[in-house]
Amino acid sequence: MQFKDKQLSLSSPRVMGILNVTPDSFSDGGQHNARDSAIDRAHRMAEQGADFIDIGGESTRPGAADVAEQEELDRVIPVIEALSGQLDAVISIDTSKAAVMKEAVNAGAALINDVRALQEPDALAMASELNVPVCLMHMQGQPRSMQQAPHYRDVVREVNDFLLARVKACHNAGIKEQNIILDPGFGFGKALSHNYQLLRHLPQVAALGYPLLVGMSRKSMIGNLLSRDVEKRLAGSVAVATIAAHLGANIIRVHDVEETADAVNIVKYINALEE
Ligand SMILES: Nc1nc2[nH]c(S[C@@H](C(=O)O)c3ccccc3)nc2c(=O)[nH]1
Repeated sequence: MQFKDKQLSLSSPRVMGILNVTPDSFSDGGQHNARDSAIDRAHRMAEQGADFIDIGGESTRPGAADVAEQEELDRVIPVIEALSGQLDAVISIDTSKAAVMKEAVNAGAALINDVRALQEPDALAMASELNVPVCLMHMQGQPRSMQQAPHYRDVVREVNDFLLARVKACHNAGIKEQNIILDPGFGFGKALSHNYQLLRHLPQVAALGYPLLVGMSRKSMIGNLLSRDVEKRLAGSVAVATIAAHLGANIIRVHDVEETADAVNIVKYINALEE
């Protein structure tokens, strides 16, 4: 797959490191050292084996309030500018806003990661104009309310139907087929059982014929099943990442890059044996 001037094969599973540049993701105060620590973290994740660094300025935590456009720009653009050309990894922008997509790609991002699947105003046209790969993710409802009462008759079918409808919208907006990545959206409007049905039947989502991105790292689907607080979810996160990679996920979005890269390297070795 082509990410600006970097060709990256998705035939074996890749690791995407999460770089939250939201104020609530910094323990220490102050904007300046927050930016420096984000830049250091990005370099460290690339060194640990991340092929992508996903930079997000909007916390999509359930119940989170929307972030103003200028606030999101102020958070992410300086970090992308500081990292562009300095990393061996592809920079991804985690945003739903057309203006943030534009500024981020102009600053050096080569992948758009949109948890709202380009449904916000002007997002489809902007993604088409920017001509970079875009990840379309399924979400039932909005972050503020999505976890109140998630309900599906057949979660895999309904997620697949949504993703295909978004692919069609992308096609109608002039977005190239080879620029599309899909994501079932673990934790976004799903109860525990829905998340694990989607993981178990991931081959059915892969069967849609597009590269798959999955994000389960440290999420409540792990915490609730194992009764683990967020700082004790490493083993569970590596377990679900391994299962997803083995079932065909192409990009695994995680906080713990080094540990996940080890697990993915074992999956890659086994897959190579089968050939
Ligand atoms: N494509 C793609 N982008 C993503 N951005 C995020 S935010 C996530 C987190 O824990 O990082 C999150 C989810 C739910 C609540 C809080 C935080 N999750 C994904 C994902 O699953 N797929």
